[in-house]
Amino acid sequence: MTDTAPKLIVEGVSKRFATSRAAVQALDNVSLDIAGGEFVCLIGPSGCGKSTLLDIMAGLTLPDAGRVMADGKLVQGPGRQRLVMFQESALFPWLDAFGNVMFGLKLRPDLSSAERKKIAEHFLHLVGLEKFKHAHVHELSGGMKQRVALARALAPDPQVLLMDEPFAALDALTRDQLYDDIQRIWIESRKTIVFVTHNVREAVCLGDRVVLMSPSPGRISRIFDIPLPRPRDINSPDLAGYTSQVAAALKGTLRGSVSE
Ligand SMILES: Nc1ncnc2c1ncn2[C@@H]1O[C@H](COP(=O)(O)OP(=O)(O)OP(=O)(O)O)[C@@H](O)[C@H]1O
Repeated sequence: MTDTAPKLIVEGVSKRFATSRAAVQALDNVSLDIAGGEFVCLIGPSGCGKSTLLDIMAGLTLPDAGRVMADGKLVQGPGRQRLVMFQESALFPWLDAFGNVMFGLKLRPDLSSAERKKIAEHFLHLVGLEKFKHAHVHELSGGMKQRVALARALAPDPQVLLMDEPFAALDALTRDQLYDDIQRIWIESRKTIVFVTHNVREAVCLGDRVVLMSPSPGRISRIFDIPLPRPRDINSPDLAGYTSQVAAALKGTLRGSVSE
């Protein structure tokens, strides 16, 4: 299901944050190869460096040591090929749904205005919001806002989508629908997705691999392959075996961090 060449290579990445109160080794010598078209979930206890790693992959934060290569090129800053979607949708409240997706397409000056409009309509349709094209942000539910944010991130056609707990603030029913949608979109578009979550079942449902991180300092402690067929249903009993394995390992990282 995936291309063979790594799309993203994280090589020996370390990052330390120093504030007036304390210094934190957020990441310590983290290495990870992510193949083109792969869906990778990052999981781990709070503060283990998941968001920092995602930000470094995006080029929003630079590492102190090590490097990230995307398609063989050193990541030195944000780029159109690696877009981030956050927990809060960060939509522009003065624009409607369509306007927000069109805003994302500013990253594609190579397209004509008519082409951009067509693409924005296509992605609003893809996330099931064609009827809400002209709804303003305050008129949309939390789930709808995240759908608009997803359409906005997908519309410029990035090769890599970096998602930081995008569904964490949503109710369970809306989340279940979005698990189906993100899998359908991923199967159709073959994007490379890196997805940060706290939710073990979510990670097992979505990931080809689940990368478990441990804190203090932030490191990769274990990687799980999840070779289940797709699309996967979050409520399916097939997920249970992997979920309990990952959950047990996650508990182990918590015990480890407490005793250190
Ligand atoms: N800009 C910053 N300045 C200072 N410390 C930071 C900064 N960003 C992150 N940290 C610290 O680095 C560590 C890793 O943070 P990070 O947000 O990457 O963890 P996380 O695994 O994503 O956590 P969570 O699951 O709670 O979102 C934490 O101890 C955090 O306090």
